[in-house]
Amino acid sequence: MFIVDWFYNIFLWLGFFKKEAKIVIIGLGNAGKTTLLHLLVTGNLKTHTPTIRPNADSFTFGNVNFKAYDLGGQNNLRFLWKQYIPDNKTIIVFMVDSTDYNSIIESKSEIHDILSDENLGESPLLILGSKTDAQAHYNRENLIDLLDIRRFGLGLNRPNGVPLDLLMISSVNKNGIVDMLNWLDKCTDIIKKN
Ligand SMILES: Nc1nc2c(ncn2[C@@H]2O[C@H](COP(=O)(O)OP(=O)(O)OP(=O)(O)O)[C@@H](O)[C@H]2O)c(=O)[nH]1
Ligand SMILES: [Mg+2]
Repeated sequence: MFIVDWFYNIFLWLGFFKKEAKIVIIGLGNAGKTTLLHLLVTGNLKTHTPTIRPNADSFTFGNVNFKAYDLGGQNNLRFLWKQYIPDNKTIIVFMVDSTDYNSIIESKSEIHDILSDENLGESPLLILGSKTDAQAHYNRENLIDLLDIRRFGLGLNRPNGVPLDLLMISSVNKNGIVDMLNWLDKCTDIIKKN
């Protein structure tokens, strides 16, 4: 097995083939999910109408091909979230509008539901605090406290093997986007090993 892994990694490094990863972007309405996916796919910003039907798209970062699903965040569409997360090889990206207190508090309950769910709780979860370009936004530490997730322990290498983290991003000025992609890349390696 070691020798197989060794050859696999050498071929990856040489760029002969790419890693595959699936991510599902969820979160309340207006969090910035579609704006982010469109930016990752095209490199451009665009205004979007609220998502009703899920968007599927792909983008590449380094040697990872990401297949991404962007789901609507309005209340009556949230039942779809679970259907798009079939197994613990899917990375859940949960976006939270870091400028909107009420939406942060509502997100807290959705995030705790995911973490305590028998199946979803086994999937890697990256929470993104969005819109950091806006002058009035909660910073990472505030958001961790408001969402009450500090007690779960954050990081890629948690004792239970399931990555959980919170990163801050802005699609408008692109702050945090590369850190987010690096996190997803490392997470893909962890999923592969598990
Ligand atoms: N300031 C700022 N606004 C943003 C950013 N990203 C998105 N927005 C704005 O947030 C609003 C909602 O963006 P969407 O991407 O449509 O949000 P969504 O999460 O897909 O919403 P639903 O499809 O309804 O679930 C739009 O007015 C965007 O222009 C950002 O990084 N900074
Ligand atoms: Mg949308």
